[in-house]
Amino acid sequence: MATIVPTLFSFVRDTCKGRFDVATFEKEVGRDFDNQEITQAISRYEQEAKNMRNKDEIRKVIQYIDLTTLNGDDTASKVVALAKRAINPIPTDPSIHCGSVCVYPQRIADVKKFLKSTNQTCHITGVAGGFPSGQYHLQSKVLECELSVADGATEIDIVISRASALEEDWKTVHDEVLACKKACGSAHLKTILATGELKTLSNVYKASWASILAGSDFIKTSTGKETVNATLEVAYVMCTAIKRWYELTGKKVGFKPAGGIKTVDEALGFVALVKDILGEQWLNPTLFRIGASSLLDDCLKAL
Ligand SMILES: O=C[C@H](O)COP(=O)(O)O
Repeated sequence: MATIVPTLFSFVRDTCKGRFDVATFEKEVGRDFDNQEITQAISRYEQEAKNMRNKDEIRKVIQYIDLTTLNGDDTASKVVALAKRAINPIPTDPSIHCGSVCVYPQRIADVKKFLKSTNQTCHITGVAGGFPSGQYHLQSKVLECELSVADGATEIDIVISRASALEEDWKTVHDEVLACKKACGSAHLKTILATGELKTLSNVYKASWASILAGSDFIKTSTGKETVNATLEVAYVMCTAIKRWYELTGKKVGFKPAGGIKTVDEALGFVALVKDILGEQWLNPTLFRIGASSLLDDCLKAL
């Protein structure tokens, strides 16, 4: 594990005041990861997932889910049906509900209208900020965040600029997230790293730090649209960054693996990892979500 050097404290303080120093960022958060250590940890999490498989854990998994539809043919009736499912995912147990319903910006108002007309509550996550590619002007990313919040989103999932990350322009990655954070106001910001496109674990770690330093409430692995989405390997690296941040500041940033998580066993692997690296205190929907469009089906089958 890397040692936290004392200057990291002043770097964090300065960055929180809006001064992002590129050289210090590279020096303080640049590090390599021991692949063998990660592989061994992953084997433990996969084994632990098998041990954890019981109805209580599956009910908890359902409550972590951001129940998602992100398709070109999403309509008002489709997202309303999804919201109904998120509010009452287990028909026989009205006490359980999903973390949120997650939709494209143009569908947020449909969900909000339904919740208002039926006097029900449910977090609405809107993907914004040029989701999923991030290849848009910053002005349109910011406007998309503002419009999504105005339409009723309580949580916003943005994507980082992978182009800037791959060009090692971490200041731009940081500054864009910061601008979106401001645009979100009181809505929670989840920042998607799109780890499958970042090429190295070192980049995943730096992208985690750039996003956390910019004020993200959560960091999220993937959009679900990359070729490689959530893996335990990138989750290990991202949770290591969250842990370091907590050790330095006492502030808790949430973690959201998303994309390609379809089975109870896969979901429990992430639960085991979070429990090991961040501890039980992270295992609740305010700090842990799973973004998934089909995981709920497998959970219900297993109950
Ligand atoms: O943020 C959530 C993801 O887009 C969902 O991905 P999925 O459809 O592979 O479950």
